[in-house]
Amino acid sequence: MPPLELDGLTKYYGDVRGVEDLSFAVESGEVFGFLGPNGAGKTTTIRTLMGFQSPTAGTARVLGADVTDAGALRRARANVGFLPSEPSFDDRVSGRRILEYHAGLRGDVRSDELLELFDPPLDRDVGEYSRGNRQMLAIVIAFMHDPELVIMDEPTTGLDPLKQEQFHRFVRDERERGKTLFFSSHVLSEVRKVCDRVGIVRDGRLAALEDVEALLERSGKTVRVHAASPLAPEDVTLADAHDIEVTEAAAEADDGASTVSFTYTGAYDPLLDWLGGFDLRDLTIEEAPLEAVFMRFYDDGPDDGATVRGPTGAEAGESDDRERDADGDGPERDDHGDGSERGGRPAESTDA
Ligand SMILES: Nc1ncnc2c1ncn2[C@@H]1O[C@H](COP(=O)(O)OP(=O)(O)OP(=O)(O)O)[C@@H](O)[C@H]1O
Repeated sequence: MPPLELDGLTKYYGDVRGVEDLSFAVESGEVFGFLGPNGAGKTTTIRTLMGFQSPTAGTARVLGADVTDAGALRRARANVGFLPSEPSFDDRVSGRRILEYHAGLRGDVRSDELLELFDPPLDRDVGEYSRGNRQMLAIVIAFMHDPELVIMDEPTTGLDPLKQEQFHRFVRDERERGKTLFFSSHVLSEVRKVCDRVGIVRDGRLAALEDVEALLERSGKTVRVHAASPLAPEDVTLADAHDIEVTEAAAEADDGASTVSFTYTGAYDPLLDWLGGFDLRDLTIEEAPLEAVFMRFYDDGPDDGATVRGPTGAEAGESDDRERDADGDGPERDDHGDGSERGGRPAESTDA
């Protein structure tokens, strides 16, 4: 049984589509990256998997528990770690007390080890924490009971580059230990570093599901050539160059220099041969930005997106009970919820 299984998972907020018809499974011991641009549906998926909101249609199972079966999901949660998109805590309490609280809920078998990697100032009140310190505390909480499966919503948000690197190493180590990790990101380079497989969500739908290696092969590089001579788009004679753009024309420069950029999906040798024909002043070759990957491979035209009807007859303004609860008089939010910051979304709780 795969630790995570989505089958036609669909979530509408009234008439607004969060995600539609997502079907895929995350296998045991896999690091799975869930990629997508802003508003694609990553957080919606994760919140639905965690049981904070009910699907409008379709099903999902977390460690075998149907996400609509609150009792089964609660039992499964003993073996699931969760890192919300915007960890929020009771600001008047120290990090140490928050850890103790979570240790009481699900156990603590490795916080000492985790705190050597991610080290928020535990004796200070969380209200004084920087965004990065909050994130580190949330990471420790997600992993301290050594769960089999960890679900994370953009886990490196707020971490400085060194801590991000630390986190990536940690994820690789967890994979070696046989853990299953599912996390959302909009950073292709992060996914490339640590993931085995990637699902790309776009406008609420699964646009691709593939091995990271295969995705990278298809995504190509962004090449920017600053040459001493005038360059025009037709000078880029490479078969695998796309989206060619002259970003600084010779006419604009005093000295006849020019700059041309393009996405390149071919082999290096022809590129190097071609570059050899110019007097180069500067050259950058970098990973194509995620947006370019989307445009290149997954852009199937304008989407009518957020205004389509609900697939199972959900009417405008209708929302499920748990959302109404969480918005108002429902279960109390704990100190590791996900904020109300995001447009009045219901709070997430690690204990739902
Ligand atoms: N509580 C809500 N009420 C109404 N619409 C919502 C709600 N939450 C999300 N949406 C909508 O659902 C769609 C998917 O949003 P979601 O937050 O899941 O995307 P995301 O991929 O996580 O984006 P980001 O990278 O910006 O976090 C968007 O159109 C968003 O406006």
